[in-house]
Amino acid sequence: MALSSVIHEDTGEWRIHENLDELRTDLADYVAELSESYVKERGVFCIALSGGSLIDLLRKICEAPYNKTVDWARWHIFWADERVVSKNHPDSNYKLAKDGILSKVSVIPSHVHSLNDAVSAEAAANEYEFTIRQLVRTRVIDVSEISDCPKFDLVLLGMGPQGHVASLFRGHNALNEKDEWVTFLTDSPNPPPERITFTLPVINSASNVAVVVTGENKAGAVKSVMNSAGTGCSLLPAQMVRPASRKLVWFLDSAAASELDISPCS
Ligand SMILES: O=C(O)[C@H](O)[C@@H](O)[C@H](O)[C@H](O)COP(=O)(O)O
Repeated sequence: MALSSVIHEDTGEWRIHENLDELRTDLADYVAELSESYVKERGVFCIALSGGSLIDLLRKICEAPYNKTVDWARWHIFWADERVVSKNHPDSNYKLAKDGILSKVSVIPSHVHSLNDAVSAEAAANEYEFTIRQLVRTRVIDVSEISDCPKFDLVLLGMGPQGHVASLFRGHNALNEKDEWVTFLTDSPNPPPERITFTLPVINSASNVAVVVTGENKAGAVKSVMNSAGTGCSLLPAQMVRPASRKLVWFLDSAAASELDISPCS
């Protein structure tokens, strides 16, 4: 049960949890419910993951009751961003998700859409976009009614202390990319330098977007996002996450929410 939940017209639903255990349960419930509803509606569930602490916070989904109730064979798994390193490198977001979650449940290996780690960042981004285009063509991935973008059922993001999401960093050109679905960086401000990432139009075309943020070092960025402080080029990447569906949920722990002015109402 979230300690406090607030719906904000512009910035989405904010769920603030007393501790990480409550956040983990709420996040697993949220993902399992979306999975059930999209499997019922479309026969598949297309979920895009990020790296970072998100994966550890999502691990409850591999435990009872979710491990038995989630229809894993219907999942198609993507990465909203990936580091261009080999798949067994400790920096790989694929490895993080595989070790933490995917190896513990019965997903179908051909439904796990990971980066080609044998080519350059540019080629890997192009190839990843091509894979997504094929799956949009066959309607495994839904398509947005208002843009030609893919409409993932759920994009799960983390947020860095400077407000970056996926591998979209403040002031970096990748943040302004409007034409590509997947772009690449060779100069990421955070290591490793080479990455691929969904662009903002793709993130904002998703049916559901959730951002999972914990820890006091993120409290300042969280406050800026909720207050919508900043305009134009001074916006944090996280402030630019505004899905057209308006289904945006923030999962916070009390430390990340410590600068917000929200009264608890459990
Ligand atoms: O590969 C990456 O770098 C991530 O996808 C990145 O966007 C991450 O989600 C944030 O940096 C938050 O990470 P933490 O939750 O670990 O702070």
